[in-house]
Amino acid sequence: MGHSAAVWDYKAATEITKDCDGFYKVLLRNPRGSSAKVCLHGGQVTSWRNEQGEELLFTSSKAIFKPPKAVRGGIHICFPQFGNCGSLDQHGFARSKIWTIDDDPPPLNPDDFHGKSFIDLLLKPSDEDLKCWPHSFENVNGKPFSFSFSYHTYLSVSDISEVRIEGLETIDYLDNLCRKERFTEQGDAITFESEVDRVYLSTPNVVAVLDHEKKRTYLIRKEGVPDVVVWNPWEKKSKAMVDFGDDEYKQMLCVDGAAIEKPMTLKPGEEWTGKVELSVVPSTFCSEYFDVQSSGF
Ligand SMILES: O=P(O)(O)OC[C@H]1O[C@@H](O)[C@H](O)[C@@H](O)[C@@H]1O
Repeated sequence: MGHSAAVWDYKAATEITKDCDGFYKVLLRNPRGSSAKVCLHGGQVTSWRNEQGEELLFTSSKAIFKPPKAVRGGIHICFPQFGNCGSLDQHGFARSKIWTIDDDPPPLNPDDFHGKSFIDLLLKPSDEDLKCWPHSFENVNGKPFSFSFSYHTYLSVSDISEVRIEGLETIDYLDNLCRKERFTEQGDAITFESEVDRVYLSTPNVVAVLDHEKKRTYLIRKEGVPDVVVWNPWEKKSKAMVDFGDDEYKQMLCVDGAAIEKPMTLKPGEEWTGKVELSVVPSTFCSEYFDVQSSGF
């Protein structure tokens, strides 16, 4: 299974560092000043900074940097299971494994990657993984298998009460707080006043998260991942999480591109690609967000 991350407009300079938390990370820098970090533990994206050096992904101040647990924040790769719907640990095992750098990645489409810095990470199943989930990801000779997937993305926001999501109006969702019952979102943008844990189904391919106080808008463009998870634990659940500060729910919002409702099935030799592209623009541009060119990774 492969996973790649890219930063706009940078001529192929990446740097592998052992960070202060002891994890090997790949730093991707852009000459205009933006950067991203990807950690080999979990294939997790742990940082994304804009040209002003502001961190755009949330990481908890209480995060525990102790494998195999995923670090609370950044972007987790949830595979081959989302949540607890299956026999595996919550959100599957991909986020708790050590990924490797693919030194010989498949050729890229030059139009997609021209002038960008990128890294390709690989996860290969170990014998131990095959015992609890008996499918080789490369699936050359195996049997068909199904999986769900999510880019579990912790966005950093100024204040959750100042945030709204556009693009999910009138979409059906499964409410994880009501035994996955199906509801339909109303016509207004989504705002936050209490715990939210929902899977929006077959959504449009662009969703915007507007941070009113910061006057900035995250754009989430996705392909191959039909669903969108929206999660904020709010006060009570925050207090119950050991690796999360009591008030930190105010500074984060998870919005994940995901494939959950209809698990993906691959026959031997078939491939699946899921893609999420994150960018950030000043909110003054948000009315044009479907075709704005912005800085991102
Ligand atoms: O604590 P975890 O395993 O990282 O999961 C955090 C949350 O992740 C969200 O994606 C789920 O919808 C929530 O139900 C879950 O609580």
